[in-house]
Amino acid sequence: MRQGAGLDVAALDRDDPLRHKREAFDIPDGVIYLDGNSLGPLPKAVAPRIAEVVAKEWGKSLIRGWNDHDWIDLPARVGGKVARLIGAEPGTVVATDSTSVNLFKVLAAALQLRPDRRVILSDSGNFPTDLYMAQGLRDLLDRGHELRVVAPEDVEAAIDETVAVVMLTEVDYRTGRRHDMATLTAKAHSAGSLAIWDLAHSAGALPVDLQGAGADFAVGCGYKYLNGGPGAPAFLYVAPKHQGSVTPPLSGWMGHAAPFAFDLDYRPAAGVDRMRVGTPPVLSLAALDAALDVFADVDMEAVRAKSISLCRLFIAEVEARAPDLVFTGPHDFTGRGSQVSFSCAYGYPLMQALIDRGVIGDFRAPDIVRFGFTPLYLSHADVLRAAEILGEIVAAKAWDQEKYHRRAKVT
Ligand SMILES: Cc1ncc(COP(=O)(O)O)c(C=O)c1O
Ligand SMILES: Nc1c(O)cccc1C(=O)C[C@H](N)C(=O)O
Repeated sequence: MRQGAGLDVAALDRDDPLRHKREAFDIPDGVIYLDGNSLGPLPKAVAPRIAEVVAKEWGKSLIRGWNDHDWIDLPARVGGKVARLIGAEPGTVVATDSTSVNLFKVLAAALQLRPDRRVILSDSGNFPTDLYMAQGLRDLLDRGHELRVVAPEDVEAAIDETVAVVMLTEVDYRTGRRHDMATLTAKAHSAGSLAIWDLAHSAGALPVDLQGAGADFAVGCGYKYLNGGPGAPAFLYVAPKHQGSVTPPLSGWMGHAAPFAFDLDYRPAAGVDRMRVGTPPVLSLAALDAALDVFADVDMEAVRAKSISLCRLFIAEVEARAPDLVFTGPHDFTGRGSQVSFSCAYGYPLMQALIDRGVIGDFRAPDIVRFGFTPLYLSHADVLRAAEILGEIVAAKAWDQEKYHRRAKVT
């Protein structure tokens, strides 16, 4: 019996209701993949789907594919599959553009719904692109908006009647800290503000209930826990109550009420479709569509339970084996997402040494080693083995080699 943190790892894996899901993924032999929070691995269904769309749909149907294969409505169909995972009402999600661009769109739309207010409230744990997009929009609007960035724990107290929009990422990409979406959204509404949630590190990782929380807008990535592939289309949510009133800031023809009427004037489509902009990337959407099918029979509560079990095991094992690594973020799992980070002075070379031994996580400046836990393809045995390898590298100082210090362009 392999023991990890006093647990019977084999029994945990034997009783795991999600264990069969690993077969849905192509993960190279010898790899323990702990970076699905940055780029999900390849679902086996994706390559044949892409091959079919290329050869049969594009190859044979040519331009007729837009109708014959209903390519034109792929953003809504794929969005519908995402909706189930994030507790969104039917017809409220589209798969389109990138998360950065979608954030710009929903932020601009939200600010227009609060024309008398000037503050965009966010926190210092937000992913930089969200803050950058808000800065760009603020400067473009040139109407005296302020981006107010507070510490994550100060967000609730900072929501007041000056705030137009509370713009937050639910799970912090570095610490794994998770905001209480329902509480903060309710606070925003009681102050007359709107709430935008970035679900990049939530969608597919844990149960999300946008409808229950009353969120106004949400965005998120298709390439992380949803496994849609590098640069996969992102998603965008607009709550039903705003769908008739939002003005899309990027008024492209695919968000027009009648794109093929070729009117000279813009008229927004009904519903969330108005947040579309240009021609959908059919091949990328097909990949994301196939990847989402892996979730069709998955209970997100089971994903959450296993994620917590995997994270707990890893934290305990790393803390026991590598005292130089300092766990970051809250210990209480109600306030955590599905990734675990440690700060470590030699975090960068340590991560390269781990990757060399097949344990793939990532490094976030200045000193964070980060590991994502994706219950669909990871076992407790994988997690224990990853911690063992980490312990061996630390004990032998195997990270202290010139090759591991060389910085890559993309980390
Ligand atoms: C919270 C968050 N938002 C947005 C992004 C990225 O958005 P994009 O896909 O536009 O690069 C990331 C990661 O890259 C992220 O972690
Ligand atoms: N989007 C990425 C990319 O194009 C290259 C490398 C990493 C990424 C990421 O997604 C980073 C990620 N958002 C993070 O949490 O750090």
